[in-house]
Formats: sequence, structure tokens, C-alpha cells
Amino acid sequence: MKPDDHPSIPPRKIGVLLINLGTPDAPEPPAVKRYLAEFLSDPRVIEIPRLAWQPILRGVILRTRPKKSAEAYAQVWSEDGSPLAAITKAQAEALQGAWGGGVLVDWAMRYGRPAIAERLQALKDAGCERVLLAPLYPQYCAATTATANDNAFAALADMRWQPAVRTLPPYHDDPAYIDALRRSIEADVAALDFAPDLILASFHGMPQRTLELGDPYHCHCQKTARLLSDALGREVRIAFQSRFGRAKWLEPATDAVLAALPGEGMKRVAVVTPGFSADCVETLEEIAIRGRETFLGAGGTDFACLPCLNASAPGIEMLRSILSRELAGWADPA
Ligand SMILES: C=CC1=C(C)c2cc3[nH]c(cc4nc(cc5[nH]c(cc1n2)c(C)c5CCC(=O)O)C(CCC(=O)O)=C4C)c(C)c3C=C
Ligand SMILES: [Fe+2]
Ligand SMILES: [Fe+2]
Repeated sequence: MKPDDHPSIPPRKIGVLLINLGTPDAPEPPAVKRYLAEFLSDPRVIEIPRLAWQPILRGVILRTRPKKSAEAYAQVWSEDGSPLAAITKAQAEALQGAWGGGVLVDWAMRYGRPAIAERLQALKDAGCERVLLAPLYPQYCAATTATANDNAFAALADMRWQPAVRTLPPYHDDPAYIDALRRSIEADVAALDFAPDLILASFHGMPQRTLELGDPYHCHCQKTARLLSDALGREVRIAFQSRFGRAKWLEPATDAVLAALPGEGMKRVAVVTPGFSADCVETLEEIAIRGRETFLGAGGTDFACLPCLNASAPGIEMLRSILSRELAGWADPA
């Protein structure tokens, strides 16, 4: 018997909680307002003192943005609801059983529903004594990864008998992630009816100040794009989308790049969004609809926004691989 074999210890139930950002319950202004109020009140997201920020949020943003955002959500809403929630659920379902019946895979949203506290309690009620928290953000950022973990730890703080927890580290440079992106992009590009002059990797933006304060997000995005370019054997240009507010955000901005590319002779472009583990309003509306309009309006001839890894075969294999590593010593692949 190897020294770390302990056959007398009975197998314990383990939970894996996939976490994504969150989404409104409906593509309507009241639901979007509730969601934005929770999201934009998070001090990990808006790093402005509460007393200064709340009057701006309540006075201006929550009076105007819900209507505009609800229109964007309405354009991408599916039969299964918000794409972000539907795809995260599909990812959890596809992973169920990957480590045998003793590992339960569930999913939650940082803002809106299903809430992290609710699903953690459900895992515990189902008998999970150990839980792997898996915020599905390849690139670490305090506004995404850290706040998801904070929220889970806050829920644990209310439990007398806590499960043991681990958290999924960022996987921006993990060979399994880069290879899944390569496979997915190569297949999608081969299926296009045009040959792109350029692959543009558009990541969600962040305030420039967060880079100066030491958040690794910008560096993680750069590294993903560089490794992806090496893997594909072609240029992958980087840009940052979804600017919010008046502060300076990471540059170059995706919309400005899309408007400039045709003038540089790049008239056929494929946009990829490797920072999003699931398609959502930011990929399906901002890029696939508005980005296309910007690019074609500037003289581009062909545009494609390729899907995220979602619950595709390469995407699920990648998640299985990176989650297996974090489950080491707890559970083995089935
Ligand atoms: C993938 C990483 C993400 C980072 C980093 C991020 C930072 C960030 N976002 C906002 C403001 C908004 N983001 C919105 C939507 C949204 N953001 C992400 C991911 C990241 N955000 C996702 C996956 C989504 C989609 C949610 C969905 O329901 O489909 C929105 C809401 C939509 C809108 O009104 O435009 C806002 C607002 C800030 C301020 C920020 C960093 C400080
Ligand atoms: Fe965002
Ligand atoms: Fe957006």
C-alpha cells in the first residue's frame, strides 16, 4: 500500500460550483434595473467610495441604463432565457458524472439567480463536505474572480458547519485552455465562407487604474492572446470592449479597432472573445450585432463573431481537465 492510500476512509461527496457573472431574470427594464443595482453596487466592480458612487448610480445610471440594456438583452434572449445562464447550466449538466456519482456539479451566478449562497447550501444539503468553487474567468480580475470568491466566503461565514473549500485559479495560460481555443477557432474559421485577414481577440475591458493598482487582468489577457497566436500560427490582435463610465479604460477599444481595420486593408475579420467562457450580451449583442455594424459601416466586407467555448466538446474537455487538477486528492475522473 502506498503511504497516501487510506482505504478505511469512506468516499465523501464533493461539490463543484461553476460560477459566472450573472444576468437579469428577464430582458425588461425592471429586471435589468434590479440586476444592475446589485452588480454596480459591488465595491469590487466600482472602486469609487460608496458615498460618492451611490447617488450617481441611483440618480443617473439606474434611471437610464436599464432601458437601453434591456433592449440589448431582448435581442439575444433565447427560449432558455439569458444565454449566459442557459450556457452555464449546460456546462454544469455536461460535466455531471465526469468524476463519478460522488461529485455533484452545480452552477450559480454572482449577481442575480441562482445565487451562490443558495447553491452552496444546496450542495451542503446534498451531503457535500468539500466544494470546489470555480469562477469561470480564464483571466483573473478582482472585479470578477475575487468578488465571486468573496461572495462564496460570505455565504460560508453564515454556516456553522462549513464544507472544506478550494478555488479554481485563473487558467489564462493553461495548455488545455489554449488548445481548446485553437481547436474551436480553427474549426469555426474553416466553416466560414471567407478567409479572415485578421483574428481579433476582444476581451472585456477594465478601468486602466486597476492595471496600475496591480490587477493582473491586463497581463493575463495579453498572455492568452500571445499563446493563442503561437498556437494558431497567425497574428491575433488584442482589443478591449464594453467600456463603462467616464474613466480611462484599457486600450485599444474594440469598437475603435473595428472602425480602423478596413482602412488598414483588413476588410475580412473574425472576432473571438476568449475571456468569456459563455456567450452573453457582451458577445452576442455588442460584438456580433453592433461590432458587425461598425466594421461593415467602416468599409469592411466580411465579419464573423466566433462562438465562445460554451458547452462545446473542446470547451467541456478543457473544463474537465482544469477542474480535475483542482480536484486532485479529492476525486478522480470517472
Ligand atoms: C469576462 C470578464 C468581465 C470583466 C473583467 C468585467 C468587468 C466589468 N463589467 C462592467 C460592467 C458591465 N458588464 C456587463 C455585462 C457583463 N460583463 C461580463 C464579464 C466581465 N465584466 C459578462 C459575462 C457580462 C454579460 C452578462 C449577461 O447577462 O449576459 C454589464 C451589463 C450589460 C450592460 O448593461 O452593458 C455591465 C454594466 C464593469 C463596470 C466592469 C469592471 C469594472
Ligand atoms: Fe462586464
Ligand atoms: Fe456591453
